[in-house]
Amino acid sequence: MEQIYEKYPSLRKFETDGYQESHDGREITLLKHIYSHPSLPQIRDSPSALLNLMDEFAAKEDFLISIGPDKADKLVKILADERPQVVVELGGYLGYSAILFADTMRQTAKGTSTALRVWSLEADPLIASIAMNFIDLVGLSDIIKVVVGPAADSLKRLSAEGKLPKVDVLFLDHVEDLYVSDLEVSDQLGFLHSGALVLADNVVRPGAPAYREYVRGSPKYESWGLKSLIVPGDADDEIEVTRVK
Ligand SMILES: C[S@@+](CC[C@H](N)C(=O)[O-])C[C@H]1O[C@@H](n2cnc3c(N)ncnc32)[C@H](O)[C@@H]1O
Repeated sequence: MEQIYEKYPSLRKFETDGYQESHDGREITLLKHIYSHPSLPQIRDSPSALLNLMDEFAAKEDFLISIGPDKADKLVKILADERPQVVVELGGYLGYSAILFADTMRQTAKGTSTALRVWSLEADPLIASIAMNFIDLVGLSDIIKVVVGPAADSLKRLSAEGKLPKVDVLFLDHVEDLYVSDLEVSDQLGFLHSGALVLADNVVRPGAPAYREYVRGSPKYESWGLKSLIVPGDADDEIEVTRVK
């Protein structure tokens, strides 16, 4: 454990009584940290510089529930292969994954006239506001739209407004117990076409056994696990990768 603490000093705080992993004010601390950082001029319009700084904050200052660098590398590879035009994520938090997705989509679509969109659905309005700030800072507001509210409600509203005709990648990263019901909502709204990909984080840790059983048991999907690490901490986890047949 001491080795892990040396690599990730922030994890020592987990030993504090009543320690919370998020939504306790650290997000505002991070916002101030970024805006007072000497490398702020280099962060402007640089998604990777901001994500690196968030990784550093999570390792040294306070754990962040963002996907982190190991999962980021794996998801970049998937997105670079898939070349999605429209991504929807349930659980946006501070915009880390949305920024990663939009940056990858923009780089892989270079030279084409494709309209790219990342819908980042986040329940907490304060957290969503910080995400909007970061997204603007790195110059991705034209691609990423943050939508505030419970994901199921937002999906229904966006769909009724005609904004979700077709979704290429759906990323589930909000509440494991809602993965099945929110995938069902997505299925009923009809925006997941044949060939679309559904990616679900944290299916091993903290775990989403009912979701795995659901997607692996349904004739509508083909589904498998992708090994990945929770960073900071390097704990084993998996992302469930599910192809809509
Ligand atoms: C693990 S974090 C998402 C991390 C983010 N995908 C990233 O990697 O940068 C989960 C987020 O889901 C949000 N959340 C919880 N319930 C939700 C719901 N029903 N709809 C939308 N967001 C929700 C939480 O407020 C939290 O910010």
